[in-house]
Amino acid sequence: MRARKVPANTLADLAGEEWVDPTRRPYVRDGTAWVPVREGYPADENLPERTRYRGRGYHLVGDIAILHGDAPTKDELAAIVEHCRPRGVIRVKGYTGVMRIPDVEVLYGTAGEVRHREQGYTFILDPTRVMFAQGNRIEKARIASLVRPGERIADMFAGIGYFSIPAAMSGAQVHAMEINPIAFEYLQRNIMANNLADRVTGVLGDCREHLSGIYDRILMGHFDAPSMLADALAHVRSGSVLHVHSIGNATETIQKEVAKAGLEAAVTSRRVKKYGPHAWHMVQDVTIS
Ligand SMILES: C[S@@+](CC[C@H](N)C(=O)[O-])C[C@H]1O[C@@H](n2cnc3c(N)ncnc32)[C@H](O)[C@@H]1O
Repeated sequence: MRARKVPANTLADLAGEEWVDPTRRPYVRDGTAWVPVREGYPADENLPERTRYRGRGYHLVGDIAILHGDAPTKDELAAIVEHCRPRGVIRVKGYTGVMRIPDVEVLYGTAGEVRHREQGYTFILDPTRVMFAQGNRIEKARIASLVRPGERIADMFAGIGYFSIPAAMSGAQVHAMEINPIAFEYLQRNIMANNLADRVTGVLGDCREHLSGIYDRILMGHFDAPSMLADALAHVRSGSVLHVHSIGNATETIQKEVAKAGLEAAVTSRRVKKYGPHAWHMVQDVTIS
């Protein structure tokens, strides 16, 4: 593929440039993008054609490939290494406890801290120590698009800043709460890495003890969120929106909690991603009337 090498963060500005071949996707790695060039325009490099990957699914976080589910076969692992040439390949066997600590097996190379770029945000994290939900990419982008500048947002389960960083980048003032000291340290580093110190206030501790004042939007990115709704509902006004994550549709439970709090709300439920053979990770948008 004939390509021009550019900083990855300039990719969005190149859409529509005459020399860009829109029929092919750029190849992005470590902050650099190789953009396919149309016939007749000069290129910086001639990259070998990439064969189409049809192997076992994985997520690349920084330079570590992450697998979920069953252990891969030797051939599946070799194909992943050949395809993305990662520093390491890990398998997340599951997550334990309320802090969702990953139970991880290193299958190839080395693992550890990475600097992951996604949708223009920087996330520093160690995927062997804290959760990073790649399957929530669309939900992150959706939240970023809903947020209006100046909104006051509570992120009750901030993790390393998966939602806090995009929301703050969209102009919100975010109160980000996280109970796990390791995830909290990464949250603090990600606030700095994205230059958002004036928009995100991180707090280490149980969100139920730190919610304060009235919020325009409350992010509840934890499967136990429905059980903590009463705490959140003490900090809303008419027009506030809560994004309540759950396994399966939680509309009925949410409506009951809203009524118990003496409020009324419109609830819409949407799928985030598949969670096991018969279950879905859902998010409910709860708009207080
Ligand atoms: C499933 S992770 C989700 C992180 C992020 N919101 C996302 O969707 O990718 C949940 C996070 O909530 C944190 N957490 C759990 N219970 C909490 C509580 N009561 N107060 C604050 N944080 C909590 C965990 O430590 C974990 O980092």
